[in-house]
Amino acid sequence: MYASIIVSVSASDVNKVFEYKIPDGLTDFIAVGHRVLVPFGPRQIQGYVIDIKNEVGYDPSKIKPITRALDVKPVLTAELIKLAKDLADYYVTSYISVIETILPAALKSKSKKMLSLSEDSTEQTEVIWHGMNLPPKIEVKTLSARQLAELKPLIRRGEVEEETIITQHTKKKYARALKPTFIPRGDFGRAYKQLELLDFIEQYDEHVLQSEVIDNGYTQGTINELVKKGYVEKVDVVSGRDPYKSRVFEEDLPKELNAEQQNAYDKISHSVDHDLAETFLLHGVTGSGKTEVYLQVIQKVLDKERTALMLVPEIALTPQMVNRFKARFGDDVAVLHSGLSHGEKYDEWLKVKNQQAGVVVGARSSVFAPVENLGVIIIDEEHETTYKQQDRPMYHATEVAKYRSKYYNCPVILGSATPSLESFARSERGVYTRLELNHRAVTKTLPETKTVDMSEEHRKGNTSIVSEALREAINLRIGRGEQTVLLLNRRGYANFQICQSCGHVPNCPNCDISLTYHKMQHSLLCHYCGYEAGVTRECDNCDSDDVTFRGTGTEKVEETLRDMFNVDIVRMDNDTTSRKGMHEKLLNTFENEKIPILLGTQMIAKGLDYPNVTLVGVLNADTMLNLPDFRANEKTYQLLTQVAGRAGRHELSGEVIFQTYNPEHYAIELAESNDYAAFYEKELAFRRLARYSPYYFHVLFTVSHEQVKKCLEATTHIHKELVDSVTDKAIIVGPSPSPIERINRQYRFQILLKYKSEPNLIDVLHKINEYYNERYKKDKLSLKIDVDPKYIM
Ligand SMILES: Nc1ncnc2c1ncn2[C@@H]1O[C@H](COP(=O)(O)OP(=O)(O)OP(=O)(O)O)[C@@H](O)[C@H]1O
Ligand SMILES: [Zn+2]
Ligand SMILES: [Zn+2]
Repeated sequence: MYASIIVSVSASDVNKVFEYKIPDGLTDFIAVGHRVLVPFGPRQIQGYVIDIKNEVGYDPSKIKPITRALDVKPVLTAELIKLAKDLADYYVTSYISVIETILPAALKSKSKKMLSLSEDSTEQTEVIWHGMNLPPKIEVKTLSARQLAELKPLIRRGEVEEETIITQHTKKKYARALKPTFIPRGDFGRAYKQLELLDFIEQYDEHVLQSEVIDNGYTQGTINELVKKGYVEKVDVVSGRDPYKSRVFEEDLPKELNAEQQNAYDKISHSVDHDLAETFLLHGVTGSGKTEVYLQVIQKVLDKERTALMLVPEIALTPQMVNRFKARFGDDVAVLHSGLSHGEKYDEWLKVKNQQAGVVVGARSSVFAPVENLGVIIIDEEHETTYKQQDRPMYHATEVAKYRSKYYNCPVILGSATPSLESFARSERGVYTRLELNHRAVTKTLPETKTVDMSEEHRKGNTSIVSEALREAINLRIGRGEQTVLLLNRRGYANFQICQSCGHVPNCPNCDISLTYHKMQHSLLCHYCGYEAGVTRECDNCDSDDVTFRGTGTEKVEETLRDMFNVDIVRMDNDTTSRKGMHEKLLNTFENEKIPILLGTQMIAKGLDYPNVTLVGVLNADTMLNLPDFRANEKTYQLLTQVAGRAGRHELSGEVIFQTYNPEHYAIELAESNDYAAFYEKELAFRRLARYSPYYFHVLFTVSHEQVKKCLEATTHIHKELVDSVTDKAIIVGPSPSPIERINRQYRFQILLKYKSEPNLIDVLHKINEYYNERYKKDKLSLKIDVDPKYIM
């Protein structure tokens, strides 16, 4: 018997399937989906069995045998193997890169090369070995060059053995536990505490965690006494790592659905009942109770003994969502959290794989969760760009979800208050079934929204970042004990440093971008590569000492607000939330301590559902408008609508204020009037004119290298390939420098291909990719082929 195997080598020129013989002892054991160790050139590497067959097309004596199996049960199913193949094709990447994206990092191989004395070693060799003070087994990379040179001939003669050991990232986590020995009790004298503790521990047949004993008020000293006397033994037990374990969730019962929710639920139910792979676009205004629909559909799926996959843009940003799922379904929920360690992720993955969880909640990569028997896949906030991976494989979770839904014949639900233009267009054409929730579930009405023209405000003499209207509104909330959410989409203190005499702005030496001033560190930082420079009093360019800071970031606004209102403020941006668990901590503080103001970057715009928030202010609604990307308007509309949606979601009604320098821009005007349909029409007209998605599909090629010359050479070649192979209906834009011309010392050039229908496109893309592998990869030139890109930057 033979196995077809994909080997774990990252270079895509080995994007090939290799054949190995299954050793006789393993023929009943090795199955499709197993990880195995195989000889590959001089090395032993990890591979994945994707097929098993009785014969091979060439001389079987040339085929090497599999060294050993790495799993007891296969880690991949036939479905996931096929999925990996198709995605690798579509997104022009290697099979192995998709397989290793599907599996948790803990299952990826890490190999170590070890040396040891072989059985044939001579006495002389042993003397050399021991003379170097080497242990029986030594890792090659720990040897010095001299040692290695001395050992080389011995390795060649076979006196020293070389062996590759595959180590796994996963380490089982152990916890200290106490185990009763149940030996007859002697006299405890007056050691009542010890007696009491022994009673406590003897309630457990197996063992009890030491942490639990201590939580119950016993001390380490008392424990040690019992151990010394032999009544108790200390043991290490493998602990599950469920990070939500210690938390108590208040049980949440299904709510009675309103008419719109009921209609949506019924339509989706129909698909579930009839095993239809239908894609729904659940377009519901903010606070309309989309989540309640998800929860009840999932309940239905569970009742049919099928499983559910629930994707959210980012778990850390949506602690409330996770809590609602835990509260409704309890232990039946596995949370695949990006903040988990490799080991913790692996535990959750296993829980899903072993079918111990009916509901999987997670971010983008959870779309690959090893669930079987799927009943529904839900993608909340479907318009979010985080669903597209920006590294290879550059897949979009929605595409993967649709693919899996076809395999399992189950519906996909895409939910959003601000659907992506592409999804809405599909619902217009009937490719997706649209379901509308036009009213809020509790308040029924959306918050009252108004726009303040900041140029006007300046003319009136108010140069502060807070307009008169917003200031009054905040004061009103403070007086009433209600809360305000303020969005400023820019972190740091001042935006940049500028010389008032010559206009010089310090740039990052590695990237084509100005440095941002951070007051806490008192330094200038590059947000792209992390470059840090000290702040100088004199201009680098003209030596004038007339340098100042312009623009405002969250750090500075926090200060301004404190001076202005004299209240506590919670600030959330990348700087305050970089430590694990900080998102949730800050949000809890804001909620529980009723802090008057939450100030943050776009991370505060979505998912929050706090009854006491009645005012939302956007300090600068224009930041997204200036992005060098054709989706700038769409992103502006989405961000404003989402953040506005945080106000007045419950009994108290809400108010929203947008501050802008472009009060007449349609993205801002229509966000103000909350008119998605009108925005869609307007934006669609622009896209048609400019020939962008959803009228055209896109492929973006980005080439980067230290030298401009190399970038030009490679993009010119790609351009020629494209011209030769696509139809004349396709449009090729470029080559041109990317909007950010240099990041991290690498120049960047791009070509944008726009097309409607190109039957041979996938072949052309693979051809270009292979040419690059042969010709440019060794030059350290990087080529990214982004199919259906979400950014054109
Ligand atoms: N049928 C219902 N009866 C009573 N309350 C409901 C009902 N449906 C939802 N709610 C409540 O309405 C509030 C808003 O609902 P939810 O958070 O699900 O909205 P959403 O559409 O997901 O919002 P967003 O897109 O803004 O995050 C929640 O507090 C929820 O508990
Ligand atoms: Zn100057
Ligand atoms: Zn930089």
